[in-house]
Amino acid sequence: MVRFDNVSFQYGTGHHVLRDLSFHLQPGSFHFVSGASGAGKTSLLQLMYLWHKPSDGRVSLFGKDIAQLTRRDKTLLRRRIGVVFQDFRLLDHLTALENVELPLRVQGKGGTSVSEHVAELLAWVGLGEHLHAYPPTLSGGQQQRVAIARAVIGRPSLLLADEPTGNVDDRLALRLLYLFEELNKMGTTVVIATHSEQLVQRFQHPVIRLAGGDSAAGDPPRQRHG
Ligand SMILES: Nc1ncnc2c1ncn2[C@@H]1O[C@H](COP(=O)(O)OP(=O)(O)OP(=O)(O)O)[C@@H](O)[C@H]1O
Repeated sequence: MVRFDNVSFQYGTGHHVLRDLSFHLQPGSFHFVSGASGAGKTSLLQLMYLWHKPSDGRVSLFGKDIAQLTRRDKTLLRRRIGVVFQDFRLLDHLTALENVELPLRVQGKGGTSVSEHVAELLAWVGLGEHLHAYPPTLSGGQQQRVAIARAVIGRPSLLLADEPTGNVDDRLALRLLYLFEELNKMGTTVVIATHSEQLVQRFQHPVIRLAGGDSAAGDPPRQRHG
């Protein structure tokens, strides 16, 4: 599903954010990515979402070397990936419900049953009272949960989520993790970047531990992978 072979990455001529990183995420697996602020978690997820190319080494996604992909290939692959990045990218002129429905509408699905399903999901993430709210009227944490619902609604092959529990209390964080586990049970490969050692310990999924590229010179990134 996702394979990194001796991947290094730097922005321009800057320091190495990731250095000589290798792992293989099997289809249907669930991994956490952990590491201190600045260790490269977001950059790693962005590589998986085809925003960057590695400076060295090889990243393969769905069995394809990302350096070889055309723009059209990338668009097609991205349709199979659900993402929650830290800038939620919601459409401000659509309600929470409409934002989450959008990926399904793009797939030609719509109607009352779809709206009911979306409303149920939004209620599960604690937004049952805000179905018809527009993103600018929601808090950061609420907007993030709309983005999470939008990322999971279409049951993507791969889900990438960057600090998805960063803005919520412990109870909601657990609910969101249960949601990701349900999705994973239905076959989605899940990759969650988190600062929270508590969540990592509680859920017992394998962890890719980033120590930071150059900041960890001489100390290769520790990782467990399945
Ligand atoms: N667009 C960019 N251009 C240049 N350097 C960048 C860019 N984005 C991130 N960096 C640098 O890359 C390093 C890793 O950043 P990244 O955001 O991937 O880490 P992170 O582990 O996700 O951090 P955080 O937990 O604070 O979000 C940092 O030193 C950061 O300053």
